[in-house]
Amino acid sequence: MALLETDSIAVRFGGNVALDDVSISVAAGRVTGLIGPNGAGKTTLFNIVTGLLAPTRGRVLVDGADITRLPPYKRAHRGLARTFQRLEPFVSLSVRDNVRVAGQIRDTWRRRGSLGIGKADPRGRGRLDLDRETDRVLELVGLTDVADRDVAELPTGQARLVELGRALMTRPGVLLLDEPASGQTEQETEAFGRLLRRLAQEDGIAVCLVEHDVGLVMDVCAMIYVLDYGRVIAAGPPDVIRADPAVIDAYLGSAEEGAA
Ligand SMILES: Nc1ncnc2c1ncn2[C@@H]1O[C@H](COP(=O)(O)OP(=O)(O)OP(=O)(O)O)[C@@H](O)[C@H]1O
Repeated sequence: MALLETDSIAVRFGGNVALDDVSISVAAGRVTGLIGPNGAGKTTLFNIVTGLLAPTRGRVLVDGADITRLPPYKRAHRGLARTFQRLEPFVSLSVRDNVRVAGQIRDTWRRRGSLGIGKADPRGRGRLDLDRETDRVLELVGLTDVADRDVAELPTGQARLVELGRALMTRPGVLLLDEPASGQTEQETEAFGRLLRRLAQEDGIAVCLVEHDVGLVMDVCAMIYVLDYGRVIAAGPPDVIRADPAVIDAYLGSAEEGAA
């Protein structure tokens, strides 16, 4: 089931076309990849989906409902969560408090009765036990051992997991990850791949992954969209994408050389 869809999205910055007729579908319970060269429009599409930018044309649908005109916070209430390419944790707080505070925010939404996707939270009622939930998420993302350290002390790879933990505290139905593996060691990336699969398969989250680590993308994604100059040039499972001459030409040739 497609939890997130973009329907013919176009974005123009002045005379530049950043996105042109982009339709993607992100299903619950699997990881969908969005790849392409620098400047292809991946982050711009995330900005459209989360409401930081308005499209020139097209629609964004969550669970079938048109959210194109909703402000970002209302989209978050409907179960959209995102991590950013540039990290912005609360550096003066511990890892635990960084994660916990996102749960506090969600708790406020719940008290105001403004949560949208009940499905993302099967319990759906009562006060979230914040401490227990924080511990669960820290364990899930593998940060229990460093929970009391200041985020500022963490290497980038682990700091990215803090961001993921914060996103998970909102119990998202749709999780958008913008280059989450950059700065991770090879070992961290392997564990991260397993975590992504688990979030999709066990928690039913619709994960959308923007990532330049092609190995990770091919490994975890059930479906991949390739953007080039703002257009979808290919869509399909990893085997199809890997063998697509247009994709090799536009991206994979250089990306895999770069990784070698
Ligand atoms: N606010 C903006 N104003 C003008 N042009 C922009 C703006 N944001 C993005 N662009 C342009 O839109 C295009 C798409 O950029 P975008 O950052 O979405 O690409 P990307 O695929 O995420 O690239 P990367 O892999 O380097 O992160 C680029 O040509 C970029 O210069």
